[in-house]
Amino acid sequence: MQLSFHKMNGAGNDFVVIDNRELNIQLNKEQIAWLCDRQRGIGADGLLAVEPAQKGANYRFRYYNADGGEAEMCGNGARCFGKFVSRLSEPHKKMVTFETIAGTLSAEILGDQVRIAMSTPTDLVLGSTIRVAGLEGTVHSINTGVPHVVVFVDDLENLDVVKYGAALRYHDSYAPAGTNVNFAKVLDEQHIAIRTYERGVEGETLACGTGMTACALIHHLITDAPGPIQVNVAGGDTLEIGFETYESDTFSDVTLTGPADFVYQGVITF
Ligand SMILES: N[C@H](CCC[C@H](N)C(=O)O)C(=O)O
Repeated sequence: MQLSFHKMNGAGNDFVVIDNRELNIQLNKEQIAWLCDRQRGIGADGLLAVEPAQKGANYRFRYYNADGGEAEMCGNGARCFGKFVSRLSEPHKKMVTFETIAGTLSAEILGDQVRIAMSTPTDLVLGSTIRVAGLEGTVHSINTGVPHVVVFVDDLENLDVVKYGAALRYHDSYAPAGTNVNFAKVLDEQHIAIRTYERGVEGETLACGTGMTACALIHHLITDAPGPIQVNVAGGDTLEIGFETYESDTFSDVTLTGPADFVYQGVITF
């Protein structure tokens, strides 16, 4: 098979992008995992596939983690997907819509930044006590398109994200689907820093869009900080989470704004 692809980067979360609008590309889990393998393949945190829409949006966005498994959505991937498909038409679209397992989303192209209108968060649980890897602590969880656990810590820089992230990711409380795990530090009222252990990558990534969204929304619920919230991610970028709230813990108009960059285009034969 000869496969044309683009490599894109969303704040350090990197992706292989394939245009499968003709539905002529059939990849199995092992092949996707190989394409994402950083030693043996192209190397990426995940693979984005453009497919024809089924429910009236412009496109369908299918997301696969580095282990080859399909996930409901990817926030950084959605920004890259939006920028990629905006260029499939002339003139380039400024706004595109795409269907995901987590719902139909829209991407607004703002120069080198892209703003995603995220799905409405669900499954919020604040303030659970959990014991992992010999430690007991308070965790929060929410689904921002995919499941996330959020733990607020003081020493983010020296934290063993893989040890504690994997322990929570595989904890019985989140079985069988598992969860992504985010460690967040409050910098000031509208500014946090996070590090993320990602399900399906099974390691720390340089950024996680749905994860930073989860951390920002839970930060608001705990501190009543107004939006937008600025989020520093491990890769060095700062992204913005916007939202409206009404009643106690109900959100609307959740947005994720940040960079989405083309890195290179290639052809791989296998
Ligand atoms: N690893 C996640 C999907 C990708 C999320 C992340 N890359 C993002 O930017 O939202 C999961 O299996 O739920």
